[in-house]
Amino acid sequence: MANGATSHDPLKGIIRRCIPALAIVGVVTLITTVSFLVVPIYMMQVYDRVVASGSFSTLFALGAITLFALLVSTALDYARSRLLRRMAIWFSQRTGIDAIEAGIRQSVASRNQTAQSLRDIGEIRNFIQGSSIVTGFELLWTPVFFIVLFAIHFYLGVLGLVSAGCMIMLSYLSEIVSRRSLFEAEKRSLVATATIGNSLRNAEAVEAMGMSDRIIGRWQKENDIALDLAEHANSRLAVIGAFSRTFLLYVKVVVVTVAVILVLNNEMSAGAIFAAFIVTALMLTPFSKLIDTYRQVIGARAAWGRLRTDLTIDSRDARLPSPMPRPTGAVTVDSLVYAPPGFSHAVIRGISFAMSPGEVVGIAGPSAAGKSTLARLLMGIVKPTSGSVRIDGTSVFQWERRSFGSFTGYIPQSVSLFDGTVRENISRFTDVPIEDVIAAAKRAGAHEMIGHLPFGYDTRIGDTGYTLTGGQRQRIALARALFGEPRYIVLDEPDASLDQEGERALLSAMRAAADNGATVVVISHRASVLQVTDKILILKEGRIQFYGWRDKALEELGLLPAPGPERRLVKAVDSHAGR
Ligand SMILES: Nc1ncnc2c1ncn2[C@@H]1O[C@H](COP(=O)(O)OP(=O)(O)OP(=O)(O)O)[C@@H](O)[C@H]1O
Repeated sequence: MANGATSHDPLKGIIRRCIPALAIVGVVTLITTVSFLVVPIYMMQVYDRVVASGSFSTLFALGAITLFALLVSTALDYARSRLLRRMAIWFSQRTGIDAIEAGIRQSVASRNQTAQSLRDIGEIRNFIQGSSIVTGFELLWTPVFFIVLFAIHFYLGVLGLVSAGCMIMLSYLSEIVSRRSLFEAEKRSLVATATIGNSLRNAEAVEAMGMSDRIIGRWQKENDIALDLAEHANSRLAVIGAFSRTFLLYVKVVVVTVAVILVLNNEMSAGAIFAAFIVTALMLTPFSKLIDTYRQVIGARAAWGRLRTDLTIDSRDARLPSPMPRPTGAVTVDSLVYAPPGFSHAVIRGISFAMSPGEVVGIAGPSAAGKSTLARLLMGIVKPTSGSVRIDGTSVFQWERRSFGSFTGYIPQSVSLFDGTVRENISRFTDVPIEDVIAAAKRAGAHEMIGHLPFGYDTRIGDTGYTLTGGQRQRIALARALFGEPRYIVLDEPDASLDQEGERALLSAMRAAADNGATVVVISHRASVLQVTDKILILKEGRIQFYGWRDKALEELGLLPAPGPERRLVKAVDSHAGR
Protein backbone atom coordinates (compact mmCIF):
# COMPACT_ATOMS: atom_id res chain seq x y z
CA MET A 1 0.00 0.00 0.00
CA ALA A 2 1.20 3.55 -0.76
CA ASN A 3 3.02 5.65 1.85
CA GLY A 4 3.88 2.57 3.89
CA ALA A 5 0.28 2.36 5.11
CA THR A 6 -1.04 -1.03 6.13
CA SER A 7 -4.56 -2.23 6.56
CA HIS A 8 -6.12 -4.12 9.43
CA ASP A 9 -8.52 -6.86 8.39
CA PRO A 10 -10.30 -8.18 11.53
CA LEU A 11 -11.79 -11.10 9.56
CA LYS A 12 -8.32 -12.66 9.19
CA GLY A 13 -8.04 -13.03 12.97
CA ILE A 14 -11.57 -14.42 13.13
CA ILE A 15 -10.78 -17.10 10.52
CA ARG A 16 -7.62 -18.03 12.46
CA ARG A 17 -9.68 -18.49 15.62
CA CYS A 18 -12.26 -20.60 13.75
CA ILE A 19 -9.65 -23.06 12.44
CA PRO A 20 -9.63 -25.38 15.54
CA ALA A 21 -13.45 -25.61 15.51
CA LEU A 22 -13.46 -26.27 11.76
CA ALA A 23 -10.81 -28.96 12.24
CA ILE A 24 -13.07 -30.65 14.83
CA VAL A 25 -16.01 -30.44 12.39
CA GLY A 26 -13.79 -32.02 9.71
CA VAL A 27 -12.69 -34.90 11.95
CA VAL A 28 -16.24 -35.52 13.20
CA THR A 29 -17.48 -35.59 9.60
CA LEU A 30 -14.78 -38.14 8.74
CA ILE A 31 -15.91 -40.33 11.65
CA THR A 32 -19.62 -40.06 10.71
CA THR A 33 -18.72 -40.75 7.06
CA VAL A 34 -16.82 -43.90 8.03
CA SER A 35 -19.58 -44.93 10.45
CA PHE A 36 -22.13 -44.85 7.59
CA LEU A 37 -20.17 -47.76 6.09
CA VAL A 38 -21.49 -50.04 8.82
CA VAL A 39 -24.80 -50.25 6.93
CA PRO A 40 -23.40 -51.71 3.67
CA ILE A 41 -21.03 -53.91 5.69
CA TYR A 42 -24.02 -55.13 7.75
CA MET A 43 -26.00 -55.86 4.56
CA MET A 44 -23.10 -57.71 2.98
CA GLN A 45 -22.39 -59.76 6.10
CA VAL A 46 -26.04 -60.61 6.68
CA TYR A 47 -26.50 -61.79 3.13
CA ASP A 48 -23.19 -63.60 2.76
CA ARG A 49 -22.85 -65.10 6.29
CA VAL A 50 -26.16 -65.12 8.17
CA VAL A 51 -28.33 -66.26 5.26
CA ALA A 52 -25.77 -68.94 4.37
CA SER A 53 -25.19 -70.13 8.00
CA GLY A 54 -28.65 -69.41 9.47
CA SER A 55 -26.96 -68.14 12.66
CA PHE A 56 -29.25 -65.88 14.72
CA SER A 57 -26.48 -65.03 17.17
CA THR A 58 -24.32 -63.66 14.29
CA LEU A 59 -27.35 -61.68 13.05
CA PHE A 60 -27.98 -60.10 16.49
CA ALA A 61 -24.28 -59.40 17.07
CA LEU A 62 -24.01 -57.70 13.68
CA GLY A 63 -27.25 -55.78 14.38
CA ALA A 64 -25.99 -54.63 17.80
CA ILE A 65 -22.65 -53.41 16.37
CA THR A 66 -24.43 -51.58 13.55
CA LEU A 67 -26.94 -49.92 15.90
CA PHE A 68 -24.16 -48.83 18.26
CA ALA A 69 -22.11 -47.35 15.40
CA LEU A 70 -25.16 -45.43 14.11
CA LEU A 71 -25.94 -44.21 17.62
CA VAL A 72 -22.39 -42.84 17.97
CA SER A 73 -22.75 -41.23 14.55
CA THR A 74 -26.04 -39.54 15.60
CA ALA A 75 -24.45 -38.20 18.80
CA LEU A 76 -21.49 -36.84 16.83
CA ASP A 77 -23.85 -35.32 14.27
CA TYR A 78 -25.69 -33.49 17.08
CA ALA A 79 -22.40 -32.32 18.68
CA ARG A 80 -21.18 -31.08 15.30
CA SER A 81 -24.33 -29.04 14.60
CA ARG A 82 -24.14 -27.60 18.14
CA LEU A 83 -20.52 -26.59 17.59
CA LEU A 84 -21.40 -24.90 14.28
CA ARG A 85 -24.32 -23.05 15.90
CA ARG A 86 -22.03 -21.81 18.70
CA MET A 87 -19.46 -20.78 16.11
CA ALA A 88 -22.16 -18.87 14.20
CA ILE A 89 -23.25 -17.04 17.38
CA TRP A 90 -19.63 -16.28 18.33
CA PHE A 91 -19.00 -14.95 14.82
CA SER A 92 -21.95 -12.58 14.91
CA GLN A 93 -21.11 -11.37 18.43
CA ARG A 94 -17.45 -10.91 17.56
CA THR A 95 -18.06 -9.04 14.29
CA GLY A 96 -21.21 -7.17 15.39
CA ILE A 97 -19.25 -4.48 17.26
CA ASP A 98 -16.84 -4.00 14.36
CA ALA A 99 -19.81 -3.83 11.96
CA ILE A 100 -21.53 -1.10 13.96
CA GLU A 101 -18.28 0.86 14.15
CA ALA A 102 -17.84 0.34 10.39
CA GLY A 103 -21.42 1.54 9.84
CA ILE A 104 -20.66 4.71 11.80
CA ARG A 105 -17.40 5.22 9.84
CA GLN A 106 -19.20 4.81 6.52
CA SER A 107 -22.11 7.05 7.51
CA VAL A 108 -19.65 9.75 8.52
CA ALA A 109 -17.51 9.39 5.38
CA SER A 110 -20.23 9.08 2.76
CA ARG A 111 -23.12 10.51 4.82
CA ASN A 112 -25.00 7.43 3.76
CA GLN A 113 -26.53 5.44 6.62
CA THR A 114 -26.19 1.72 6.14
CA ALA A 115 -26.74 -1.40 8.19
CA GLN A 116 -25.59 -3.66 5.35
CA SER A 117 -22.70 -5.04 7.44
CA LEU A 118 -25.17 -6.33 10.05
CA ARG A 119 -27.28 -7.98 7.32
CA ASP A 120 -24.10 -9.55 5.90
CA ILE A 121 -23.22 -10.92 9.33
CA GLY A 122 -26.72 -12.47 9.49
CA GLU A 123 -26.16 -14.11 6.09
CA ILE A 124 -22.76 -15.53 7.10
CA ARG A 125 -24.16 -16.72 10.45
CA ASN A 126 -26.90 -18.64 8.60
CA PHE A 127 -24.25 -20.08 6.29
CA ILE A 128 -22.10 -21.31 9.18
CA GLN A 129 -24.98 -22.98 11.01
CA GLY A 130 -26.57 -24.28 7.79
CA SER A 131 -25.61 -27.46 5.95
CA SER A 132 -22.96 -26.05 3.62
CA ILE A 133 -19.85 -26.51 5.78
CA VAL A 134 -20.81 -30.10 6.61
CA THR A 135 -21.49 -30.80 2.92
CA GLY A 136 -18.05 -29.37 2.11
CA PHE A 137 -16.36 -31.78 4.52
CA GLU A 138 -18.53 -34.67 3.33
CA LEU A 139 -17.26 -33.98 -0.19
CA LEU A 140 -13.72 -33.91 1.13
CA TRP A 141 -14.15 -37.39 2.62
CA THR A 142 -15.92 -39.02 -0.37
CA PRO A 143 -12.62 -40.78 -1.34
CA VAL A 144 -13.46 -43.14 1.55
CA PHE A 145 -16.46 -44.36 -0.47
CA PHE A 146 -14.45 -44.53 -3.69
CA ILE A 147 -11.90 -46.77 -1.96
CA VAL A 148 -14.68 -49.06 -0.74
CA LEU A 149 -16.29 -49.18 -4.20
CA PHE A 150 -12.94 -50.02 -5.79
CA ALA A 151 -12.44 -52.63 -3.07
CA ILE A 152 -15.79 -54.23 -3.98
CA HIS A 153 -14.97 -54.18 -7.68
CA PHE A 154 -12.85 -52.08 -10.00
CA TYR A 155 -15.75 -51.43 -12.41
CA LEU A 156 -17.97 -50.17 -9.60
CA GLY A 157 -15.21 -47.82 -8.48
CA VAL A 158 -14.87 -46.45 -12.01
CA LEU A 159 -18.67 -46.07 -12.21
CA GLY A 160 -18.67 -44.15 -8.92
CA LEU A 161 -15.90 -41.83 -10.12
CA VAL A 162 -17.62 -41.14 -13.44
CA SER A 163 -20.98 -40.39 -11.83
CA ALA A 164 -19.34 -38.10 -9.22
CA GLY A 165 -17.56 -36.30 -12.09
CA CYS A 166 -20.92 -35.85 -13.87
CA MET A 167 -22.48 -34.40 -10.69
CA ILE A 168 -19.57 -31.94 -10.36
CA MET A 169 -20.03 -30.91 -13.98
CA LEU A 170 -23.76 -30.40 -13.43
CA SER A 171 -23.14 -28.14 -10.44
CA TYR A 172 -20.44 -26.27 -12.36
CA LEU A 173 -22.97 -25.80 -15.15
CA SER A 174 -25.45 -24.45 -12.62
CA GLU A 175 -22.82 -21.91 -11.52
CA ILE A 176 -22.16 -20.81 -15.11
CA VAL A 177 -25.83 -20.36 -16.00
CA SER A 178 -26.85 -18.55 -12.83
CA ARG A 179 -23.81 -16.69 -11.42
CA ARG A 180 -24.21 -13.42 -13.26
CA SER A 181 -28.02 -13.23 -12.84
CA LEU A 182 -27.86 -14.04 -9.12
CA PHE A 183 -25.10 -11.48 -8.54
CA GLU A 184 -26.99 -8.79 -10.46
CA ALA A 185 -30.27 -9.71 -8.70
CA GLU A 186 -28.62 -9.25 -5.32
CA LYS A 187 -27.19 -5.87 -6.35
CA ARG A 188 -30.57 -4.65 -7.63
CA SER A 189 -32.30 -5.88 -4.53
CA LEU A 190 -29.89 -3.88 -2.36
CA VAL A 191 -30.57 -0.77 -4.47
CA ALA A 192 -34.34 -1.32 -4.09
CA THR A 193 -34.01 -1.68 -0.31
CA ALA A 194 -31.82 1.43 -0.11
CA THR A 195 -34.38 3.42 -2.15
CA ILE A 196 -37.22 2.53 0.17
CA GLY A 197 -35.08 3.04 3.30
CA ASN A 198 -34.16 6.55 2.22
CA SER A 199 -37.79 7.38 1.42
CA LEU A 200 -38.97 6.14 4.81
CA ARG A 201 -36.52 8.53 6.46
CA ASN A 202 -38.10 11.34 4.43
CA ALA A 203 -41.64 10.07 4.98
CA GLU A 204 -43.07 13.48 5.89
CA ALA A 205 -41.92 15.08 2.63
CA VAL A 206 -43.13 12.02 0.69
CA GLU A 207 -46.57 12.26 2.29
CA ALA A 208 -46.90 16.05 2.13
CA MET A 209 -45.96 16.27 -1.53
CA GLY A 210 -47.87 13.16 -2.59
CA MET A 211 -44.72 11.45 -3.83
CA SER A 212 -45.47 7.95 -2.58
CA ASP A 213 -46.61 6.58 -5.97
CA ARG A 214 -43.35 7.78 -7.59
CA ILE A 215 -41.26 6.42 -4.73
CA ILE A 216 -43.09 3.09 -4.97
CA GLY A 217 -42.57 3.20 -8.75
CA ARG A 218 -38.80 3.67 -8.30
CA TRP A 219 -38.66 0.80 -5.79
CA GLN A 220 -40.86 -1.38 -7.96
CA LYS A 221 -38.63 -0.85 -11.00
CA GLU A 222 -35.50 -2.04 -9.17
CA ASN A 223 -37.38 -4.79 -7.33
CA ASP A 224 -38.96 -6.12 -10.53
CA ILE A 225 -35.57 -6.28 -12.23
CA ALA A 226 -34.15 -8.09 -9.16
CA LEU A 227 -37.07 -10.57 -9.17
CA ASP A 228 -36.77 -11.15 -12.93
CA LEU A 229 -33.06 -11.83 -12.68
CA ALA A 230 -33.54 -14.16 -9.71
CA GLU A 231 -36.36 -15.98 -11.50
CA HIS A 232 -34.23 -16.32 -14.64
CA ALA A 233 -31.40 -17.88 -12.60
CA ASN A 234 -33.70 -20.04 -10.46
CA SER A 235 -35.57 -21.51 -13.44
CA ARG A 236 -32.25 -22.58 -15.01
CA LEU A 237 -31.14 -23.99 -11.66
CA ALA A 238 -34.46 -25.85 -11.34
CA VAL A 239 -33.93 -27.55 -14.71
CA ILE A 240 -30.42 -28.64 -13.75
CA GLY A 241 -31.69 -29.68 -10.29
CA ALA A 242 -34.42 -31.89 -11.79
CA PHE A 243 -31.97 -33.41 -14.25
CA SER A 244 -29.42 -34.19 -11.54
CA ARG A 245 -32.08 -35.87 -9.34
CA THR A 246 -33.07 -38.11 -12.25
CA PHE A 247 -29.40 -38.74 -13.02
CA LEU A 248 -28.89 -39.98 -9.45
CA LEU A 249 -31.66 -42.55 -9.93
CA TYR A 250 -30.12 -43.68 -13.23
CA VAL A 251 -26.74 -44.14 -11.55
CA LYS A 252 -28.30 -46.38 -8.87
CA VAL A 253 -30.03 -48.49 -11.54
CA VAL A 254 -26.80 -48.77 -13.53
CA VAL A 255 -24.83 -49.73 -10.38
CA VAL A 256 -27.28 -52.52 -9.52
CA THR A 257 -27.26 -53.75 -13.13
CA VAL A 258 -23.45 -53.81 -13.30
CA ALA A 259 -23.27 -55.45 -9.85
CA VAL A 260 -25.71 -58.20 -10.88
CA ILE A 261 -23.71 -58.84 -14.08
CA LEU A 262 -20.55 -59.11 -11.96
CA VAL A 263 -22.28 -61.56 -9.58
CA LEU A 264 -23.54 -63.63 -12.50
CA ASN A 265 -19.94 -63.70 -13.81
CA ASN A 266 -18.84 -64.88 -10.38
CA GLU A 267 -16.68 -61.83 -9.93
CA MET A 268 -18.16 -60.89 -6.53
CA SER A 269 -20.59 -62.17 -3.90
CA ALA A 270 -24.35 -61.49 -4.04
CA GLY A 271 -24.19 -59.49 -0.78
CA ALA A 272 -21.92 -57.00 -2.53
CA ILE A 273 -24.89 -55.87 -4.67
CA PHE A 274 -26.51 -54.30 -1.56
CA ALA A 275 -23.20 -52.90 -0.41
CA ALA A 276 -22.43 -51.36 -3.81
CA PHE A 277 -25.91 -49.84 -3.99
CA ILE A 278 -25.72 -48.27 -0.52
CA VAL A 279 -22.11 -47.06 -0.86
CA THR A 280 -22.94 -45.42 -4.21
CA ALA A 281 -25.98 -43.71 -2.67
CA LEU A 282 -23.91 -42.49 0.32
CA MET A 283 -21.10 -41.31 -1.95
CA LEU A 284 -23.45 -39.32 -4.22
CA THR A 285 -25.46 -37.67 -1.40
CA PRO A 286 -23.06 -34.72 -0.86
CA PHE A 287 -22.76 -34.27 -4.64
CA SER A 288 -26.54 -34.06 -4.89
CA LYS A 289 -26.48 -31.18 -2.38
CA LEU A 290 -23.87 -29.31 -4.39
CA ILE A 291 -26.31 -27.12 -6.34
CA ASP A 292 -28.13 -25.88 -3.21
CA THR A 293 -24.84 -25.53 -1.36
CA TYR A 294 -23.47 -23.57 -4.27
CA ARG A 295 -26.30 -21.02 -3.96
CA GLN A 296 -25.61 -20.58 -0.25
CA VAL A 297 -21.87 -20.29 -0.91
CA ILE A 298 -22.46 -17.56 -3.52
CA GLY A 299 -24.56 -15.53 -1.04
CA ALA A 300 -22.11 -16.03 1.82
CA ARG A 301 -19.10 -15.28 -0.37
CA ALA A 302 -20.63 -11.98 -1.53
CA ALA A 303 -21.55 -11.09 2.07
CA TRP A 304 -18.02 -12.01 3.22
CA GLY A 305 -16.44 -9.82 0.51
CA ARG A 306 -18.61 -6.83 1.46
CA LEU A 307 -17.96 -7.37 5.15
CA ARG A 308 -14.21 -7.64 4.60
CA THR A 309 -14.22 -4.32 2.68
CA ASP A 310 -16.35 -2.64 5.34
CA LEU A 311 -14.39 -3.92 8.32
CA THR A 312 -10.90 -3.45 6.94
CA ILE A 313 -9.36 -0.31 8.35
CA ASP A 314 -6.54 1.44 6.54
CA SER A 315 -3.84 2.18 9.13
CA ARG A 316 -4.04 5.82 8.04
CA ASP A 317 -7.69 5.92 9.15
CA ALA A 318 -7.10 4.18 12.47
CA ARG A 319 -7.61 6.00 15.77
CA LEU A 320 -5.11 5.75 18.60
CA PRO A 321 -5.89 2.66 20.70
CA SER A 322 -5.27 4.17 24.14
CA PRO A 323 -7.19 6.89 25.96
CA MET A 324 -5.49 10.28 26.15
CA PRO A 325 -5.49 12.67 29.12
CA ARG A 326 -7.79 15.73 29.21
CA PRO A 327 -6.08 18.49 27.20
CA THR A 328 -5.76 22.20 28.08
CA GLY A 329 -7.78 23.00 24.94
CA ALA A 330 -5.25 24.82 22.70
CA VAL A 331 -6.34 24.08 19.12
CA THR A 332 -4.11 24.50 16.07
CA VAL A 333 -5.31 24.11 12.51
CA ASP A 334 -2.45 23.71 10.06
CA SER A 335 -2.73 23.85 6.23
CA LEU A 336 -6.03 22.00 6.43
CA VAL A 337 -7.40 20.61 3.15
CA TYR A 338 -10.49 18.47 2.75
CA ALA A 339 -12.01 16.95 -0.38
CA PRO A 340 -15.00 14.62 0.24
CA PRO A 341 -14.26 10.95 -0.54
CA GLY A 342 -14.58 10.33 -4.27
CA PHE A 343 -14.37 14.05 -5.14
CA SER A 344 -11.23 15.87 -6.25
CA HIS A 345 -12.74 19.30 -5.58
CA ALA A 346 -11.56 20.54 -2.16
CA VAL A 347 -14.22 22.01 0.14
CA ILE A 348 -11.61 23.29 2.63
CA ARG A 349 -8.56 24.67 0.86
CA GLY A 350 -5.49 24.95 3.01
CA ILE A 351 -6.53 26.95 6.05
CA SER A 352 -4.46 27.62 9.18
CA PHE A 353 -5.45 29.27 12.45
CA ALA A 354 -5.18 28.75 16.20
CA MET A 355 -7.59 29.00 19.14
CA SER A 356 -6.75 29.24 22.83
CA PRO A 357 -8.62 27.95 25.88
CA GLY A 358 -11.16 30.46 27.14
CA GLU A 359 -11.92 31.81 23.66
CA VAL A 360 -15.24 31.82 21.82
CA VAL A 361 -14.59 31.76 18.09
CA GLY A 362 -17.47 32.56 15.74
CA ILE A 363 -17.41 31.12 12.20
CA ALA A 364 -19.45 32.90 9.56
CA GLY A 365 -19.66 32.95 5.80
CA PRO A 366 -22.07 32.34 2.94
CA SER A 367 -23.84 29.06 2.29
CA ALA A 368 -21.64 26.22 1.07
CA ALA A 369 -18.51 28.08 2.23
CA GLY A 370 -17.42 24.92 4.07
CA LYS A 371 -18.41 25.89 7.62
CA SER A 372 -20.07 22.60 8.59
CA THR A 373 -17.27 20.66 6.92
CA LEU A 374 -14.78 22.65 9.00
CA ALA A 375 -16.83 21.84 12.13
CA ARG A 376 -16.61 18.12 11.31
CA LEU A 377 -12.85 18.42 10.79
CA LEU A 378 -12.47 20.36 14.06
CA MET A 379 -14.24 17.49 15.85
CA GLY A 380 -12.12 14.81 14.16
CA ILE A 381 -15.23 13.25 12.62
CA VAL A 382 -13.76 13.15 9.12
CA LYS A 383 -10.12 12.74 8.18
CA PRO A 384 -8.36 15.72 6.57
CA THR A 385 -7.16 15.12 3.02
CA SER A 386 -3.99 16.88 4.15
CA GLY A 387 -2.96 19.16 6.99
CA SER A 388 -4.14 18.71 10.54
CA VAL A 389 -6.30 19.83 13.45
CA ARG A 390 -4.58 19.29 16.79
CA ILE A 391 -5.43 19.79 20.44
CA ASP A 392 -2.40 20.07 22.68
CA GLY A 393 -0.38 18.72 19.75
CA THR A 394 -2.43 15.53 19.15
CA SER A 395 -4.51 15.09 16.00
CA VAL A 396 -8.22 15.25 16.81
CA PHE A 397 -8.90 12.64 14.14
CA GLN A 398 -6.51 10.13 15.69
CA TRP A 399 -7.65 10.72 19.29
CA GLU A 400 -9.16 7.63 20.91
CA ARG A 401 -12.90 8.36 20.64
CA ARG A 402 -14.15 7.55 24.14
CA SER A 403 -11.59 9.78 25.87
CA PHE A 404 -12.09 12.44 23.17
CA GLY A 405 -15.83 12.46 23.83
CA SER A 406 -15.25 12.90 27.56
CA PHE A 407 -13.89 16.42 27.07
CA THR A 408 -15.81 17.55 23.98
CA GLY A 409 -19.27 18.83 23.18
CA TYR A 410 -20.78 19.00 19.71
CA ILE A 411 -24.02 20.03 18.09
CA PRO A 412 -24.20 18.99 14.42
CA GLN A 413 -26.04 21.14 11.91
CA SER A 414 -29.02 18.82 11.84
CA VAL A 415 -29.69 18.05 15.49
CA SER A 416 -30.28 14.38 16.09
CA LEU A 417 -31.42 12.96 19.40
CA PHE A 418 -31.38 9.27 20.22
CA ASP A 419 -34.25 6.93 21.06
CA GLY A 420 -34.27 7.07 24.87
CA THR A 421 -35.18 9.40 27.71
CA VAL A 422 -34.18 13.06 27.96
CA ARG A 423 -31.89 12.05 30.83
CA GLU A 424 -30.19 9.35 28.72
CA ASN A 425 -29.77 11.77 25.82
CA ILE A 426 -28.17 14.49 27.93
CA SER A 427 -25.92 12.07 29.83
CA ARG A 428 -24.90 10.43 26.52
CA PHE A 429 -26.17 7.11 27.92
CA THR A 430 -23.71 7.16 30.81
CA ASP A 431 -24.88 6.07 34.24
CA VAL A 432 -24.49 9.25 36.28
CA PRO A 433 -26.47 10.87 39.12
CA ILE A 434 -29.43 12.96 37.94
CA GLU A 435 -27.79 16.03 39.53
CA ASP A 436 -25.07 15.98 36.83
CA VAL A 437 -27.73 15.84 34.11
CA ILE A 438 -29.69 18.68 35.69
CA ALA A 439 -26.51 20.77 36.00
CA ALA A 440 -25.87 20.39 32.23
CA ALA A 441 -29.52 21.20 31.46
CA LYS A 442 -29.33 24.29 33.66
CA ARG A 443 -26.16 25.46 31.94
CA ALA A 444 -28.02 25.10 28.61
CA GLY A 445 -31.08 26.92 30.02
CA ALA A 446 -33.15 23.80 29.30
CA HIS A 447 -34.05 22.74 32.86
CA GLU A 448 -37.34 24.59 33.02
CA MET A 449 -38.40 23.49 29.54
CA ILE A 450 -37.65 19.84 30.44
CA GLY A 451 -39.77 20.24 33.59
CA HIS A 452 -42.77 20.96 31.33
CA LEU A 453 -42.37 17.70 29.38
CA PRO A 454 -44.88 14.92 30.34
CA PHE A 455 -42.35 12.93 32.40
CA GLY A 456 -39.66 15.55 32.83
CA TYR A 457 -36.19 14.03 32.49
CA ASP A 458 -37.73 10.56 32.07
CA THR A 459 -39.73 11.54 28.98
CA ARG A 460 -38.93 9.22 26.09
CA ILE A 461 -37.88 11.08 22.95
CA GLY A 462 -36.40 10.13 19.58
CA ASP A 463 -38.11 8.57 16.58
CA THR A 464 -40.63 6.58 18.61
CA GLY A 465 -41.09 8.91 21.58
CA TYR A 466 -42.55 12.30 22.45
CA THR A 467 -42.24 14.78 19.58
CA LEU A 468 -40.13 17.79 20.50
CA THR A 469 -40.15 21.12 18.70
CA GLY A 470 -37.03 22.26 16.84
CA GLY A 471 -36.18 24.69 19.66
CA GLN A 472 -36.66 22.02 22.36
CA ARG A 473 -34.43 19.62 20.45
CA GLN A 474 -31.75 22.26 20.10
CA ARG A 475 -31.82 23.03 23.83
CA ILE A 476 -31.51 19.37 24.78
CA ALA A 477 -28.71 19.00 22.23
CA LEU A 478 -26.96 21.98 23.88
CA ALA A 479 -27.35 20.35 27.31
CA ARG A 480 -25.85 17.16 25.85
CA ALA A 481 -22.95 19.18 24.39
CA LEU A 482 -22.32 20.87 27.76
CA PHE A 483 -22.60 17.65 29.79
CA GLY A 484 -19.47 16.84 31.79
CA GLU A 485 -18.02 20.35 31.53
CA PRO A 486 -16.21 19.83 28.21
CA ARG A 487 -13.00 21.66 27.36
CA TYR A 488 -13.65 21.84 23.65
CA ILE A 489 -17.08 22.66 22.21
CA VAL A 490 -18.13 22.99 18.57
CA LEU A 491 -21.66 24.20 17.89
CA ASP A 492 -22.89 24.18 14.28
CA GLU A 493 -25.79 26.63 14.03
CA PRO A 494 -27.07 25.86 17.53
CA ASP A 495 -29.42 28.84 17.26
CA ALA A 496 -31.31 27.92 14.09
CA SER A 497 -34.60 27.15 15.87
CA LEU A 498 -34.15 29.10 19.09
CA ASP A 499 -36.45 31.87 20.30
CA GLN A 500 -35.05 34.90 22.09
CA GLU A 501 -35.04 33.23 25.49
CA GLY A 502 -33.29 30.15 24.07
CA GLU A 503 -30.75 32.34 22.33
CA ARG A 504 -30.02 34.22 25.58
CA ALA A 505 -29.44 30.87 27.31
CA LEU A 506 -27.15 29.77 24.48
CA LEU A 507 -25.07 32.96 24.63
CA SER A 508 -24.62 32.81 28.40
CA ALA A 509 -23.83 29.06 28.22
CA MET A 510 -21.11 29.67 25.61
CA ARG A 511 -19.65 32.52 27.64
CA ALA A 512 -19.74 30.52 30.89
CA ALA A 513 -18.04 27.53 29.25
CA ALA A 514 -15.28 29.75 27.84
CA ASP A 515 -14.86 31.56 31.19
CA ASN A 516 -14.45 28.09 32.66
CA GLY A 517 -11.49 27.52 30.32
CA ALA A 518 -13.19 25.78 27.37
CA THR A 519 -12.42 26.51 23.72
CA VAL A 520 -15.76 27.24 22.06
CA VAL A 521 -16.45 27.34 18.32
CA VAL A 522 -19.84 28.49 17.11
CA ILE A 523 -21.10 28.60 13.54
CA SER A 524 -23.92 31.04 13.09
CA HIS A 525 -25.63 33.32 10.62
CA ARG A 526 -27.00 35.40 13.50
CA ALA A 527 -25.20 38.63 14.38
CA SER A 528 -26.44 38.44 17.98
CA VAL A 529 -24.47 35.21 18.43
CA LEU A 530 -21.36 36.49 16.68
CA GLN A 531 -21.46 39.60 18.91
CA VAL A 532 -20.52 37.58 22.02
CA THR A 533 -17.55 35.86 20.39
CA ASP A 534 -13.93 36.79 21.08
CA LYS A 535 -12.73 36.09 17.56
CA ILE A 536 -14.41 35.81 14.20
CA LEU A 537 -13.41 33.61 11.28
CA ILE A 538 -15.00 34.38 7.94
CA LEU A 539 -14.90 31.51 5.48
CA LYS A 540 -15.55 31.75 1.76
CA GLU A 541 -15.17 28.94 -0.77
CA GLY A 542 -13.11 26.96 1.73
CA ARG A 543 -10.61 29.75 2.41
CA ILE A 544 -10.23 32.14 5.32
CA GLN A 545 -11.32 35.64 4.36
CA PHE A 546 -10.73 37.06 7.81
CA TYR A 547 -9.63 35.71 11.18
CA GLY A 548 -9.03 37.88 14.21
CA TRP A 549 -10.41 39.55 17.31
CA ARG A 550 -14.06 40.45 17.03
CA ASP A 551 -13.46 44.14 17.73
CA LYS A 552 -10.69 44.20 15.14
CA ALA A 553 -13.11 42.54 12.73
CA LEU A 554 -15.56 45.33 13.33
CA GLU A 555 -12.82 47.88 12.94
CA GLU A 556 -11.44 46.34 9.73
CA LEU A 557 -14.89 46.07 8.34
CA GLY A 558 -15.37 49.76 9.14
CA LEU A 559 -18.13 49.24 11.66
CA LEU A 560 -18.79 50.68 15.05
CA PRO A 561 -19.96 48.14 17.62
CA ALA A 562 -22.98 50.30 18.51
CA PRO A 563 -25.67 51.36 17.89
CA GLY A 564 -27.40 48.46 16.21
CA PRO A 565 -24.26 46.35 15.95
CA GLU A 566 -26.07 43.14 15.17
CA ARG A 567 -27.50 44.13 11.84
CA ARG A 568 -24.36 45.97 10.83
CA LEU A 569 -22.15 42.97 11.65
CA VAL A 570 -24.21 40.55 9.64
CA LYS A 571 -24.21 42.91 6.64
CA ALA A 572 -20.47 43.35 6.96
CA VAL A 573 -19.77 39.62 7.25
CA ASP A 574 -21.91 38.89 4.22
CA SER A 575 -20.45 41.65 2.06
CA HIS A 576 -16.91 40.76 3.13
CA ALA A 577 -17.57 37.18 2.14
CA GLY A 578 -18.98 38.40 -1.16
CA ARG A 579 -22.55 37.19 -0.66
N1 LIG B 1 -19.51 14.37 1.78
C1 LIG B 1 -19.63 15.32 0.82
N2 LIG B 1 -19.75 14.96 -0.45
C2 LIG B 1 -19.87 15.88 -1.42
N3 LIG B 1 -19.89 17.21 -1.20
C3 LIG B 1 -19.79 17.63 0.06
C4 LIG B 1 -19.65 16.71 1.14
N4 LIG B 1 -19.56 17.44 2.27
C5 LIG B 1 -19.64 18.74 1.90
N5 LIG B 1 -19.79 18.85 0.58
C6 LIG B 1 -19.89 20.09 -0.21
O1 LIG B 1 -19.02 21.01 0.40
C7 LIG B 1 -19.54 22.30 0.34
C8 LIG B 1 -19.54 22.91 1.73
O2 LIG B 1 -20.54 22.28 2.52
P1 LIG B 1 -20.81 22.74 4.02
O3 LIG B 1 -21.97 21.95 4.52
O4 LIG B 1 -19.55 22.63 4.77
O5 LIG B 1 -21.20 24.26 3.81
P2 LIG B 1 -21.71 25.31 4.88
O6 LIG B 1 -20.80 26.49 4.77
O7 LIG B 1 -21.86 24.71 6.22
O8 LIG B 1 -23.13 25.69 4.28
P3 LIG B 1 -24.48 26.14 5.06
O9 LIG B 1 -24.21 27.44 5.70
O10 LIG B 1 -25.48 26.23 3.94
O11 LIG B 1 -24.77 25.06 6.02
C9 LIG B 1 -20.91 22.19 -0.28
O12 LIG B 1 -20.83 22.56 -1.65
C10 LIG B 1 -21.27 20.74 -0.11
O13 LIG B 1 -22.11 20.31 -1.14
